Amino acid sequence: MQIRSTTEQDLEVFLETCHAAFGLFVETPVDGGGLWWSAIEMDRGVLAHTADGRAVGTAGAYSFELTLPGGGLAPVGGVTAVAVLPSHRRQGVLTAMMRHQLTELRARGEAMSVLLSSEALIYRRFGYGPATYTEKMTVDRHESAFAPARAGIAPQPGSIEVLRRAECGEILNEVYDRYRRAQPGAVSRPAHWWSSRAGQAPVSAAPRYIALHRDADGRPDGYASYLREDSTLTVDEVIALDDEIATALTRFALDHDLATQVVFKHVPPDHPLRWQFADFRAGRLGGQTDWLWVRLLDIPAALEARGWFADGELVLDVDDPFLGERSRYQLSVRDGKAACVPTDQDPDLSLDVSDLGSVYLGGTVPSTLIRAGHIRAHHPGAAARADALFRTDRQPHCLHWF
Ligand SMILES: CC(=O)SCCNC(=O)CCNC(=O)[C@H](O)C(C)(C)COP(=O)(O)OP(=O)(O)OC[C@H]1O[C@@H](n2cnc3c(N)ncnc32)[C@H](O)[C@@H]1OP(=O)(O)O
Repeated sequence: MQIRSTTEQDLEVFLETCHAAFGLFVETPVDGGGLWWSAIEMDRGVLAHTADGRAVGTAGAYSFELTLPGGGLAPVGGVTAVAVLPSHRRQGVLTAMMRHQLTELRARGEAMSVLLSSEALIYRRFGYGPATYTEKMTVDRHESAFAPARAGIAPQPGSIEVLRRAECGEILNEVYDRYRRAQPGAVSRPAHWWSSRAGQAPVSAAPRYIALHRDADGRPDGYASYLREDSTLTVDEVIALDDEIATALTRFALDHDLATQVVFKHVPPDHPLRWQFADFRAGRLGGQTDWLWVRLLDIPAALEARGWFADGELVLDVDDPFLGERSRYQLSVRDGKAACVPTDQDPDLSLDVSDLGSVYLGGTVPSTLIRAGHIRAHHPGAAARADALFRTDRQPHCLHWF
């Protein structure tokens, strides 16, 4: 088996192999566009070949920026198009591609990589841990009356206009970009995403309407992309620069005539919507799932890059069995900034690199993984200290599908 990096010349064989491995038959994967992998970056791909030159496996990565707790931005590889032909599975092809890809990602100086996992059993062995979560909320319109906001804050004036995706030009790109810079766990959307897919459902090419929100001066500051099919209005994403704008767009969707129910496809776990309804049970949550998985490649750089919200110290003993590394670090936080240096002090916690990925963005508290028997706390106070240190000011959320 030969594993190699790809170039532009490999685009066709890469896409054909990837589609075949997923069982998705596409007559002309390159020219046909449409499908998401057509936007793949071929200077970041990996191909696996048999000895006779046949391509049997693919792995790609998009160049994203990930928003960290505290608002820092980190360049990350968004791993995608991971696939091995059904005829060649369970022979170590993916393992070899992951080793090649992680080495390449490190060589680019990226402190971490991220992915969405098609099946939850695949990636932990390679050092990835689930780090953000998302849910679907279904609301029956007849139950969706809002309670009066008890804090008594008057809504900001603004307006909403219905547009077709094609009428939006660069507006959505700009609004999304401002939103994602303030939302930990969100990733950037490169320009080619907007030209090929934005405002569409992940796989279907069905067009969406855009409810565009503007502030009192007419500046766009939020949007919802949606479509009604029969009695269901599906809202793919609500992108808003603050909670009031999100509420205005949510109310707009819930006011849509001829829909008996509204499905919000991506609701963060800490979303205030349920609290806004007069009937707390009006929003039915379902489809809870992990979304972004994080893999730390340079632990000190990653820990020093994010913002911190409590002073403190922890000694972390981190095991990275896939890359054959074991390191101990002292993490010291003062005034929102961390220093992370090698140490030989006794550890507070021993953990796998995938567990560190899970707690890194603040979407999973360390004590949950201690209680699950994954992270080992070496003394009784370690769990509370770790929870206090890794706590963030805002839950991470990602709704970008790649
Ligand atoms: C970010 C993304 O792109 S997510 C998309 C992932 N791709 C897909 O879902 C497409 C369909 N599936 C596939 O193409 C393949 O099954 C892959 C890529 C998931 C796995 O490729 P393989 O070459 O079979 O993996 P490989 O042989 O290296 O397996 C390594 C280990 O992971 C395990 N493993 C691999 N895939 C799975 C899985 N889906 N479920 C459970 N275990 C798995 C193997 O059993 C093996 O375990 P072992 O070391 O204890 O024997």
